[in-house]
Amino acid sequence: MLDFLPLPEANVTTQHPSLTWDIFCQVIDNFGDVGVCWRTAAELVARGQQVRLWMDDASALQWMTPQPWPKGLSVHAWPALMVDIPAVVGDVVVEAFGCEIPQPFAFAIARKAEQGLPPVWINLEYLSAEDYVERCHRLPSRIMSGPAAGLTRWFFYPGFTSATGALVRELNLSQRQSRFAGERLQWRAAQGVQADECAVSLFCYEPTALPQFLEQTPTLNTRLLVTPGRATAAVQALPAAQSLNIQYLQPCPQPQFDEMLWACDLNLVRGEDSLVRAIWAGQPFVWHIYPQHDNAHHHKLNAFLDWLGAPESLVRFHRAWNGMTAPQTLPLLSREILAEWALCIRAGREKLALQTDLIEQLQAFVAEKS
Ligand SMILES: Cc1cn([C@H]2C[C@H](O)[C@@H](COP(=O)(O)OP(=O)(O)O[C@H]3O[C@@H](C)[C@H](O)[C@@H](O)[C@H]3O)O2)c(=O)[nH]c1=O
Repeated sequence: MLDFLPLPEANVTTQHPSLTWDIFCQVIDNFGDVGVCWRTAAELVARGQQVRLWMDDASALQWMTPQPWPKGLSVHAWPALMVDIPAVVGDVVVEAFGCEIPQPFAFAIARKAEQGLPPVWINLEYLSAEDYVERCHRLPSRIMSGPAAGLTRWFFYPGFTSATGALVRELNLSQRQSRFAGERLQWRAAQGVQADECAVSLFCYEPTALPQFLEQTPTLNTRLLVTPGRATAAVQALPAAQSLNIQYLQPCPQPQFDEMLWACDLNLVRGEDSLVRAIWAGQPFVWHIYPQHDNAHHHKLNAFLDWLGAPESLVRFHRAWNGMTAPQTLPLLSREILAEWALCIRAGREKLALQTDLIEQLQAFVAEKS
């Protein structure tokens, strides 16, 4: 079993006034939009802010969020009509991932601006390690048409360098990890992981190299923890799965999802939010990136691996896992390789932990633009 190293304590001391935030989230597919918006909203609330989360599909919150929801965070249906609009628009309006807020809300923003109180309007973008992120982070964009024409919206980019908005990191993350370090063995035993087994979590789409990966799992004495949905369907479609040590998991709230990543020796993650969580876990991981039609995700993946300074075996594994090279080129894993990956990933995590986290940067940005 690979050891688990909790993050050092975060050092955020700035006090910000309590503001009201309206965060808009439209679900494209999968769980990332919901997952990122919830984490952002919950951590703003943990830092004394009031948040209204406006969603066109909040169904995933049922299983993804811990209960009870924190005081100060409320979830609302997409405000398509004038009657849905709150009497007072928030001090900050956030459109997550370029989603467009509905017209009635844009009218309400315009009204507030006419009264001399325009909200700070932010477009919170997708995470990427590509160069454009540093160039575009904090850029203004003037709204050209519609009820809010003439107002300014600001681009805010999460990222991996100090010239970006960084990553969401909860103030209590290191504390939670330290507590979990003492419970880790119990957690593994409860999932049926034997002492000499290598625990691997699987949260993916349908990687073409999945059969090759399953074939090699006995060599590593693997216990595979498979998340529900697409990962489970992909594994169960393969006959080889029947003879392997596999645990099929139920959907769980985000804090328990994080614990799974802390407990495992290797995390196969996907999308955006679970990538960030795998980084904070500091355990070896492989990223199944969200696929785009024009293969733009290949460039995005390469940029991330460059930033990470990934060793050759980690690069080769990523390329095969993401269908950029033939599935047969998937490297054979060993405990030595995982130890090498852990060193690299922990060095990357250390760099990120020194940066001001995304929530603090957002709050400071709002203070600057108010
Ligand atoms: C399986 C599982 C997931 N989760 C959470 C963790 C994350 O917050 C969320 C999964 O989100 P992601 O890791 O981002 O992967 P995803 O593939 O679900 O979401 C994707 O959606 C696309 C629309 C975006 O463009 C992608 O960038 C990506 O965000 O689900 C749980 O909390 N419990 C669970 O049991």
